[in-house]
Amino acid sequence: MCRFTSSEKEDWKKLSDFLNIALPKGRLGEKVYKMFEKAGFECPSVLDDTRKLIFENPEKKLRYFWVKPSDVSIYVERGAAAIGIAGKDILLEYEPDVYELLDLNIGKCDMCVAAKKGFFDENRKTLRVATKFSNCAKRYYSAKGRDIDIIHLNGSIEIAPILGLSDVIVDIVETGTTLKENNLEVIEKIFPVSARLIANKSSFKFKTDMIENIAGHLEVKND
Ligand SMILES: Nc1ncnc2c1ncn2[C@@H]1O[C@H](COP(=O)(O)OP(=O)(O)OP(=O)(O)O)[C@@H](O)[C@H]1O
Ligand SMILES: O=P(O)(O)OC[C@H]1O[C@H](OP(=O)(O)OP(=O)(O)O)[C@H](O)[C@@H]1O
Repeated sequence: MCRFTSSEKEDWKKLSDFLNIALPKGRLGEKVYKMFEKAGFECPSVLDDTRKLIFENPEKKLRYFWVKPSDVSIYVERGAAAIGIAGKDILLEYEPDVYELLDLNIGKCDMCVAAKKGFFDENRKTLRVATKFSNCAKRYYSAKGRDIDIIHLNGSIEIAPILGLSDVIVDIVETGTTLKENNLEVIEKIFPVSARLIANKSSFKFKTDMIENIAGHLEVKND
């Protein structure tokens, strides 16, 4: 028979009692945490300037942790986090098996096709598409019946057409400044993006009240 020490039992109880929340590091993170704080789900140490990644509020039984934005849906899908915040771009790219509970109406931008100013797709040869969002790009061009060659990059996508690595890019555009400063322009908008509250399916089943309580208190600002 498997026996646990009382301290192991305590650790396990604490792990399962707490609601794990995956926050996206970077441009979205602080805004998202502040929405949670305003809604009464605070954990002030989250914003400390340290290298710590996990933070707890024992009274409210909340455990926040910082992960790369593109990893949030992995933590949530696999249950390491009960809830998390991910951009619609990430959800459409990785199609995780999670519940999408709420559009937070922040982190707004568009997924676009862009190219060097004056570029015209004559549709005569395979179109070279540089992107971080390979699945979104493949789906988009497949629906149009356009033959493409995907060049998967991890950042600074705008450089690809300038150096002749690709004909077009599929990337996020917010203000348009990055495109403008690199002499590129939007050719087509593919879909709008904003941050979404997502939940693990079984966590939602077992912690429905707690998760719905959070979702119901987040103050989503309309445009
Ligand atoms: N320029 C932008 N304006 C507004 N929202 C953006 C912009 N770029 C990205 N986003 C949104 O914010 C999310 C996080 O973007 P951020 O740039 O912080 O991460 P990233 O560098 O793309 O992530 P990773 O490090 O995992 O590649 C994106 O998934 C998207 O939903
Ligand atoms: O329209 P804008 O307001 O200029 O924003 C768009 C830029 O923001 C994102 O880049 P990010 O800063 O995340 O850098 P990276 O993708 O190159 O890593 C995106 O990939 C664009 O490059």
